[in-house]
Amino acid sequence: MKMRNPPVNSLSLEFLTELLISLEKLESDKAFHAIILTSDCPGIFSAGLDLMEMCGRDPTHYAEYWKAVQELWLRFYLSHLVVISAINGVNAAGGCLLALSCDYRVLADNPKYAMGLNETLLGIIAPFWFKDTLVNTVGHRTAERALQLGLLFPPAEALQVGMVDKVVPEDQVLSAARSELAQWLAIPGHARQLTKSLMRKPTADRLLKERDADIQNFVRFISRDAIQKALRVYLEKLKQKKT
Ligand SMILES: CC/C=C\C/C=C\C/C=C\CC/C=C/CC(=O)SCCNC(=O)CCNC(=O)[C@H](O)C(C)(C)COP(=O)(O)OP(=O)(O)OC[C@H]1O[C@@H](n2cnc3c(N)ncnc32)[C@H](O)[C@@H]1OP(=O)(O)O
Repeated sequence: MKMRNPPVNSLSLEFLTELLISLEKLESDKAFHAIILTSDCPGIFSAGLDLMEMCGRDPTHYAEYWKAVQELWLRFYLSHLVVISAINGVNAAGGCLLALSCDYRVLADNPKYAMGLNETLLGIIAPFWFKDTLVNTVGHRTAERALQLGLLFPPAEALQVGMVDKVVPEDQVLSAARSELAQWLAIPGHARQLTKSLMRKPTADRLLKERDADIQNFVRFISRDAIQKALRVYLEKLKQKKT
């Protein structure tokens, strides 16, 4: 699955919906057993959630958007397919969440390709299920520091803290993901799937039990004047970077 939403693969409502539909199609076709998730945007895996979906819109839109974000995470996190990410670019916040929801992560060895949950740098907060997904991957202490400081880890550090499983030269990221896949596909499918569910269901259930409350929290939080202002300032900084 090659993500293509130029220029930065931001996860707009439309793009989230496309990803969901693609995932559902693959999951319902018995011929498919695995996905390699990668990017078609040079140097960028994903810039995360689309800030334009969270800025200057109305509460109904925020609620619709957040429901789609939740849905994408739940579907990827619990997918019965083997999902491996071949991370071939910088990978921020919501994009990093997507990679953390995969079964295995290969990152291209380029110092520009940092990844992490950098929400605090924008003046926002990583929701509890983003946090849980990170804790499940790197452990509590590393996650606590990474989340508070909004750290984006370059490849060597991402590997060292366990945010990714392998770092390889850029031109080998897809072939390394394919080689890894062979090991996962050699395991009897039902045993692997049940084990995945055993490991992940408690985390997913936390959100499933509080889905509506989580949407309401998001809408309340994102609608605050101070948060809207912080997002506008951040977007402005991104634009000014060019001049
Ligand atoms: C008490 C609390 C209770 C409850 C709390 C409940 C909920 C919590 C609340 C909120 C949680 C919300 C969670 C959000 C998670 C996210 O994913 S936020 C997004 C974080 N992403 C980033 O910080 C990345 C930002 N982008 C960049 O750093 C760079 O763009 C990047 C390094 C990816 C690429 O750099 P470069 O190649 O130089 O490209 P440009 O920077 O020039 O960008 C090109 C154009 O794209 C626009 N853009 C970039 N990122 C985004 C984005 N995420 N969304 C929308 N648009 C983006 C950028 O502005 C440029 O636009 P232009 O061409 O100037 O029009």
